[in-house]
Amino acid sequence: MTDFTAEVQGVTKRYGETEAVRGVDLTLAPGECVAMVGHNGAGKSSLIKLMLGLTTPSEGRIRVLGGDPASAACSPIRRRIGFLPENVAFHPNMTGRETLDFYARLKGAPRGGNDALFERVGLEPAAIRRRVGTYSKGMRQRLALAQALLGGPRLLFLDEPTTGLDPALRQSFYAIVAELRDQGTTVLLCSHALTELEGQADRVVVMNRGRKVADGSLATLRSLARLPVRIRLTMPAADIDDLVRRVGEGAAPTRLAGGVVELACANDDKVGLVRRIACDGPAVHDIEIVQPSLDEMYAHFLRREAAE
Ligand SMILES: Nc1ncnc2c1ncn2[C@@H]1O[C@H](COP(=O)(O)OP(=O)(O)OP(=O)(O)O)[C@@H](O)[C@H]1O
Repeated sequence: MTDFTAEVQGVTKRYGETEAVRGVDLTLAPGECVAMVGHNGAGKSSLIKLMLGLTTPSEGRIRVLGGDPASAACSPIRRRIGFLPENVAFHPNMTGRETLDFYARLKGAPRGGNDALFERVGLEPAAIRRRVGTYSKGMRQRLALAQALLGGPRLLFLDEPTTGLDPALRQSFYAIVAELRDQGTTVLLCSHALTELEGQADRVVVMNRGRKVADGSLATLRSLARLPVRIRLTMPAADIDDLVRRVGEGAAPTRLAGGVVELACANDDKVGLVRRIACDGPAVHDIEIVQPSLDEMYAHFLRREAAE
């Protein structure tokens, strides 16, 4: 019995000439929320399909919840996996309730829990009685999430779950993800909306042209990338020249709008630099430390991969 919810070992997936996934190793632990990021065609969906058992690896080995997800003997395992695909197509003439009942039958999940699922994803009783063809994008996505949660999955794949959702709905989506994770569900979530993943994911996996090029917590990736931290100072415009002279060109001072000057330094140097500015510098009204964003780290790992 393995400790991991999913284990991908040396997996390659070829479609004819195309290597969609190339030599990927990946583990997912119980109660972990992992974000998988990468450009269009990086291999994210292919990797999810392999872990769902919808396709089989050309090379390598996959274990999910202790078994081979593609083997016929593993259908009880597949029932404990939830999947929210990137493009959800429901039958427009079925109501929300009929749709969820249909998927519950397909999955062999008891339908008795459907009302609780509707409530959990925030679909009102009046909406459940309506035909799905009349749903807004947000309502369809809530229904899609309810479908993915049927049977209480231990492993949940969410492919671009928040695309097209308004900020409030995105937040409620991530609140549900956090709740599931706290209950021990493993969540793998793919997204291009990198900024919204910050604070949601325990780990980030970066994919590039089928390869895994980075894997770690945001803090780990930050220290690996060694990208500069930016320090933004709001101060009187008259004092900016003096500050720039004192900190030197090494801190790459940049003037921004509204009397803000931005400095850049290595993460290890930021406390010393702030101390110097605060102790013997001009009056600073406000100070903001901006860590490299996930977008910047993503771009960094792609550049590094291209250089290699
Ligand atoms: N069934 C298939 N037959 C042939 N090629 C495929 C198939 N599925 C995926 N591919 C190819 O494999 C590569 C990886 O595709 P994949 O859908 O896994 O990428 P992705 O990272 O999920 O992209 P996106 O962010 O656009 O969804 C692409 O070049 C794609 O064209």
